[in-house]
Amino acid sequence: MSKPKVYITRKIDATYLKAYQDQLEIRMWEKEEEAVPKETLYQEVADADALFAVLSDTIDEDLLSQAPHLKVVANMAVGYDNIDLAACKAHDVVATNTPDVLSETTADLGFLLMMAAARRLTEANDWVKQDQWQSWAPFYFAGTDIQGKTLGIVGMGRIGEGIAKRAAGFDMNIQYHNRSRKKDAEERLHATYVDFDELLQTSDFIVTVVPHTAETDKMFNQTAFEKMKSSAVFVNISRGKVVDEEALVHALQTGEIRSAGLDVFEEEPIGADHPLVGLKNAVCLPHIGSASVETRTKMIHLCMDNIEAVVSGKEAITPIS
Ligand SMILES: NC(=O)C1=CN([C@@H]2O[C@H](COP(=O)(O)OP(=O)(O)OC[C@H]3O[C@@H](n4cnc5c(N)ncnc54)[C@H](O)[C@@H]3O)[C@@H](O)[C@H]2O)C=CC1
Ligand SMILES: O=C(O)C(=O)CO
Repeated sequence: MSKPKVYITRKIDATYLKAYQDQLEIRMWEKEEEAVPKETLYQEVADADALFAVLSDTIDEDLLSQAPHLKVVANMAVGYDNIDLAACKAHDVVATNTPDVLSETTADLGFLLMMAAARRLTEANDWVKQDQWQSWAPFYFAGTDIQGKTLGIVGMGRIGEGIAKRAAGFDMNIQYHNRSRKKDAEERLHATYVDFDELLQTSDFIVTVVPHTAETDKMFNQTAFEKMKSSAVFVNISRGKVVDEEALVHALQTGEIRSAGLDVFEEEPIGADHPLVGLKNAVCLPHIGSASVETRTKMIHLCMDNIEAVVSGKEAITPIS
């Protein structure tokens, strides 16, 4: 009997796939950083039983209509705004994601961005590397402290809770806004629920970690930035599209807010000519929230385990509900 066929849309080292090769016929796009061209992807899914996708792949009606045998799309991300779930349902395709395994690593990066933006880390690093350091001075690259400050978390989910846990260790006051109030988290994390406006107005640090949906699209717009303190540090580790980037650039340029730490952008990838890259008070990273070797390894295995489960007639481990 022939093995179920899996297509992987990015190069993954064979060592990660060894354990699956007896049960599955695995093909993949052989480039790590270059996206698979649409025509190639459409050809490859024509006889595939499973698709291992990354967050920049668009999984929509158009693609699914080219994939008559497809049973499962395993997205190597917890976010799934690249997947049309209604189209998956219509084609009887199970969609899976990678929750939990990346929460701590992504929370680490959120915290790192908070501190980098507060303490002007990249600016100071660039200065040394550009051979500009002459002598010690009392206030050069003086940033702002985080201890004793108020942190506002927008999206108190798995990763949001990870940020709150870390913030407690830095003696921050924690407040949050979430679609629904989470009383259990309030007790565990000593966090206070506030509405969105109050969070914007009273937080010294604001971290967003909501999914991108119709409701969260551009929720950080001009009005939101105007409500923030002029000393506020804004961090986005969720999706670029939850922010109106033009409004953010304006807020950073005019001193409406102090600084920003950004792992995600409206259209990715961005280049050196992007307006945010040119701003000293914006720390910009190339969407690496979950990028530790340990976590990426877990994400790959979870995708493959989901695929193996579904193609062998079992329930997916982490279906997107
Ligand atoms: N930068 C990166 O590399 C990464 C980014 N992410 C992003 O982070 C997001 C969150 O991941 P998790 O914490 O695992 O998800 P989660 O589902 O555990 O948490 C999301 C929280 O946001 C809340 N929420 C949803 N809509 C809201 C709204 N309109 N207003 C206020 N709160 C709202 C939900 O109630 C939930 O508590 C993902 O969807 C993904 O987009 C996740 C991992 C890595
Ligand atoms: O998991 C996600 O949603 C990411 O953005 C990358 O880990």
